[in-house]
Amino acid sequence: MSRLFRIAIDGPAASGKSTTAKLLAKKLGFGYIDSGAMYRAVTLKCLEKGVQVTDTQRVEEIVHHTNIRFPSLGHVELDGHDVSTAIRTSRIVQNINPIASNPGVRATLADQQRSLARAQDPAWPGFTMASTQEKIGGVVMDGRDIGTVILPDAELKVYIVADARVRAQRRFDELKRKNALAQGETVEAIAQDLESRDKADRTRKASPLKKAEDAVELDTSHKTIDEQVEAIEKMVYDRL
Ligand SMILES: Nc1ncnc2c1ncn2[C@@H]1O[C@H](COP(=O)(O)OP(=O)(O)O)[C@@H](O)[C@H]1O
Ligand SMILES: Nc1ccn([C@H]2C[C@H](O)[C@@H](COP(=O)(O)OP(=O)(O)O)O2)c(=O)n1
Repeated sequence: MSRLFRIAIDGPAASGKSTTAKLLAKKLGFGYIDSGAMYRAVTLKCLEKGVQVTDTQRVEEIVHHTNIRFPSLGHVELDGHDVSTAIRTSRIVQNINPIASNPGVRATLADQQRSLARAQDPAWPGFTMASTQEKIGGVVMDGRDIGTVILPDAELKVYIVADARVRAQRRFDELKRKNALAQGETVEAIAQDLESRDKADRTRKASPLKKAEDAVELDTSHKTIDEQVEAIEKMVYDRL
């Protein structure tokens, strides 16, 4: 018999969601769906097409004719092109709020996210429980509204947080490592971006960022990446 186990990971910007989700999916043989990458990809498409991100109707039309895929762990395809690196720049996040607060965009991406979570991809073999020989398959999806709106009946919900300063430094180091820092961009500027984005994400009308009532909170400020992955892995086995 095969059981479906869906893990919803939410939390503020740069708290460690996607790093944790990706490694966890790899360990469990689950699929990984990066919902933030979908909002980033739509933002990239609008910027490339010269469409104002605030032009609600035009953006809604665009999202209807957009194909976003995750061909392999950590890779994102926008209309057949690899945009895994292009969506990670500061220019994208500086323009993303109007896209993320557009209810039409959210409704279309929500449908796509739910159908991705239902897919039975052979690349997601899952694992077999040693004690019962039961086969467990599933997905890890991260974002802002996964536990509250997209998968409200997920088998496990985790809300990841970390100190603001720690998050800003980690994001700065990441952009530097990827050679994606904008000219003169500082840790302070990144801290400001994270703060204003979190505020916008928490206060928007459509699917705001909030901890689901039944989510487990995990603070990664003083944890290593391995520790935070193991902490969630243990929650999965405990639930099973
Ligand atoms: N425990 C940790 N220790 C050090 N760096 C971390 C830790 N967790 C995440 N990071 C790093 O912090 C940055 C932001 O993490 P990320 O997973 O992208 O966050 P989110 O998906 O929540 O925005 C990444 O560069 C990641 O490698
Ligand atoms: N489920 C989601 C995922 C992301 N978003 C929006 C809100 C975020 O500010 C942006 C970018 O999300 P992403 O997780 O890629 O960004 P960070 O890595 O956390 O900085 O997209 C959303 O509104 N809903």
